[in-house]
Amino acid sequence: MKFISTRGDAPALSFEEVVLAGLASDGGLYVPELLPSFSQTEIASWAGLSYQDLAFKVIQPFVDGEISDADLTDIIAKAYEGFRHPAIAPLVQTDHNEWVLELFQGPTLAFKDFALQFLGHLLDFILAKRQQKVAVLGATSGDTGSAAIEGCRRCDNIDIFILHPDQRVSEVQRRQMTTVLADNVFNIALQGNFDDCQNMVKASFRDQSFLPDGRQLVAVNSINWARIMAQIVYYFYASLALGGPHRPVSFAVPTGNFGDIFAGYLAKQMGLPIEQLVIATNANDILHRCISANDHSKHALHQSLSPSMDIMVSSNFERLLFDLYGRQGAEIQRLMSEFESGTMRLDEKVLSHARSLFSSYRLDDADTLAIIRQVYEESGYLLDPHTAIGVAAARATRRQHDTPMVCLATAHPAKFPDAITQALQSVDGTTAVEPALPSHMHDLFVREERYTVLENDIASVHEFINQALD
Ligand SMILES: Cc1ncc(COP(=O)(O)O)c(C=O)c1O
Ligand SMILES: N[C@@H](CCOP(=O)(O)O)C(=O)O
Repeated sequence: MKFISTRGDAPALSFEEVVLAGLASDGGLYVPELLPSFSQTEIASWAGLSYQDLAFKVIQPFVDGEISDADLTDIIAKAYEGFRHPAIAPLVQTDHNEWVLELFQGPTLAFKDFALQFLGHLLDFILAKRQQKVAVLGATSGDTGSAAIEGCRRCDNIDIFILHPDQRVSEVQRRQMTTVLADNVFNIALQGNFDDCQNMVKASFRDQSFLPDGRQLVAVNSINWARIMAQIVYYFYASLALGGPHRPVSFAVPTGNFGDIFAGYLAKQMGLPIEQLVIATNANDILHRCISANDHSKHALHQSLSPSMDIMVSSNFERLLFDLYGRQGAEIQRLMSEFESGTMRLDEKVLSHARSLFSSYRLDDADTLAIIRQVYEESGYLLDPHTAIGVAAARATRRQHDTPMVCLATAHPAKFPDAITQALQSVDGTTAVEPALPSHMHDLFVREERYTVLENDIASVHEFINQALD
């Protein structure tokens, strides 16, 4: 199995190399040269497998023997042993043929744990074998940061640096990152927004000369192929639990960097019958505008009640465009340089192909609060603001009501108490329900915090990293 860059000008890499690479040297993202695919009979034979056993089936073809089956089994077992629910990704029914897939049962209460627990153990294994030390660098709008820190904090061969946009993540999200006081964990609050953090991470991957000798950067964002790969698994898991592959299933996915829904698209390409894939966005709606009106232009980033999706430049959209443009790296280079000036237009044929693959919908904050309240009143189920956007998008765009619709629950509501309070406040100002943090986080608000606020300037960030690694 080889991995190639979406921009066509970087060397092809093996599995272990791609896990350590992050961004390709030509600025593109790595994808498998050939996607593994499974027959319906093979997928059907996986019904009833545990999440871990299913993960092995889906992931093993990408690894392609570079890591032994026994070691891969061990990495997967360690990745999911800290989840609070034995099903790992339980399904909860919220309406007729409508389900929520709870992806927040991991240690940091967001879907990021699925890939980042796996990636942490995978890196630990690869780096120990190579006797190599790396610097992990990541950008977060709130959830990737804590999940990555949790995945890497115990790795002897990793120092981890996480940039979050100062004052733009929830207090729970910030404290989940900044109260980890391990010597190898460094939190930077950047005076900018998430796009600034992500731009800085990508620029740092392109030129790593600021690092001390012998160190290289490794990515924990979804530019790292291993992130996407691990997220494909739960599409298979949910489908099998609801009668797939004998019947199709649809998915609604709250979307920011396009990694999660891209994993769903890949599951479909790999043979899983998926009827509808719904892109659900908040007011930062570039992906919805692109699919519905061929308007892929950058607007100012809006600060919403679903902060983790406050993203304008969606990294993984490039991976989709690579497929839609017939895997021509030169076309992607052209489009991406067009987009650098603020906007890009898709060819009509490409657009209609994209529309056949994805539905899309946009929700503002007022409607996000309304759907949280509505679902709570209907079923007693409490949605976090990101998941709520997925549920509303599912209901608004659904075509076949006899096909199960699975809404990906990407975060636990306790991460966003302010939004929940606003949604469930009654006319007399009291709140019906306040979501509690799980017991392992009961003292989060009294733990000591450590982080450094830096201005939005790459030289300052590089100096900080360099000194920390000295
Ligand atoms: C809670 C939550 N929901 C949804 C998303 C969107 O996921 P993606 O960036 O993979 O599209 C994110 C982060 O991006 C998130 O943290
Ligand atoms: N929502 C994310 C943003 C980063 O996305 P990623 O999937 O590329 O890591 C976050 O919570 O940090």
